[in-house]
Amino acid sequence: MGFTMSEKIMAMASANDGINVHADDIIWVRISKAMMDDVLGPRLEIDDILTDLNASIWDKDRVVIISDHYTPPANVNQADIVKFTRDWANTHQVDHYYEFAGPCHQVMVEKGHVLPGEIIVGTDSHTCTYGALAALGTGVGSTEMAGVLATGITWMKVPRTIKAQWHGDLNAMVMAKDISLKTISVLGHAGATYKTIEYCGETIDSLIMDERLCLSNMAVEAGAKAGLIRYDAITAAYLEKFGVTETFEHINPDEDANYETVLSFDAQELVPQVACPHEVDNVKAVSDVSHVAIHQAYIGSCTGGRYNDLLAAATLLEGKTIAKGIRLLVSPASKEVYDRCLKEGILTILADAGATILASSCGACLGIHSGTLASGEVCISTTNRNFLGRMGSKSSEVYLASPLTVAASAVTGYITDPNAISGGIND
Ligand SMILES: CC(C)[C@H](C(=O)O)[C@@H](O)C(=O)O
Ligand code: SF4
Repeated sequence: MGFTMSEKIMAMASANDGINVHADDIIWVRISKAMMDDVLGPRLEIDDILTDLNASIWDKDRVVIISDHYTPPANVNQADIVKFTRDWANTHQVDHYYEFAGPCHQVMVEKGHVLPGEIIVGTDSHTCTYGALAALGTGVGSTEMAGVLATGITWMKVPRTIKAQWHGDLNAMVMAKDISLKTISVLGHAGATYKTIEYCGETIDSLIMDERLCLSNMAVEAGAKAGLIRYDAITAAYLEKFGVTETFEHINPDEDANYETVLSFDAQELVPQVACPHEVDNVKAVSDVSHVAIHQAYIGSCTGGRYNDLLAAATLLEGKTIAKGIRLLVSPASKEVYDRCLKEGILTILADAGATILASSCGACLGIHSGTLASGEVCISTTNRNFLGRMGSKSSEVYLASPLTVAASAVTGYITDPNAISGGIND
């Protein structure tokens, strides 16, 4: 019997130095990188625990701290948290500190902090994003993080794996977000709890890295520990800019690996999807909810604010104007994405269509600043969560969709299938 990606990666990182490990084994693993954000990072128990233990950071070069949720701060409390985080990084000589760089997961990948085969823990549930680069990223709580900071190791149960294979070419106006929502609708929001989802098949093989990152990012919305995509030429090309020449085929799954479940999807049957309030697995075809009027459309976050997302939206919106009374907010997923889109005129196209361009931040995604929803308002968003009150008032509603669907909806003021908008990217 062969091995899944999780089994291979965890065997390499295991304290027993590469002996075989199997799903359900509980093992000690060496951590390659530890990422902390400003919400659950140093400001919580971490500082106290390290002080109590009289411990210092096991390897400062492997620690990355990113202030992203509370930047730019909306009030004194948020400003104080960012200040604490910045000062802590300084005092503990953590050089990999970022602020105003964008949501942590995009920053991690685009600054070269993620390599295939690594085990990366982060104080944020969407740390599973790194699975797009064939790294086993997973979220941990602050107490667990304190242990990792002190020792560089942690214990984990080796996850069982669900293989989600997608075959065939995607239809026009269908994106990775639609693949993700469809898969989660089948699994259910807890269907992959403590499991790995391995996305594979020729549909996934042909996705560019921005799209793969969206897919892995959302794995935790089915409860998954990790959302892995095999290492291939697209991964290698992405890593080239960081000077990575090593190859990582050895962490790809064996043909005869032991999967708990195998799901098979036909990409040709996939139409634009939307997750309706208030669960990510409450998924319908966009055309089934086209009567729903919106107040706000949001393109941003570590899920749907990457270069390709803004490009897709701009291509659809070029020469068009958003509906009267609708707010279209765009927060590029990082400063790097912002700068590239600025340079290439993508932000101008979006702004000309009526979009307001915001700083690269988590703000609106979790309703803490820069786009918070009022009572009774409806938002369609490229983000990853539509829980009750997620983006603001408890009486607001969030629909999750691809950037193309969000852009199309901004044009009409109703949830709209991008295929219904002329001048779309495949015209
Ligand atoms: C606030 C933070 C800890 C949280 C997470 O863990 O994911 C946030 O980023 C989110 O998306 O809900
Ligand atoms: S952008 Fe949204 S999902 Fe991503 S880390 Fe920030 S709050 Fe969480």
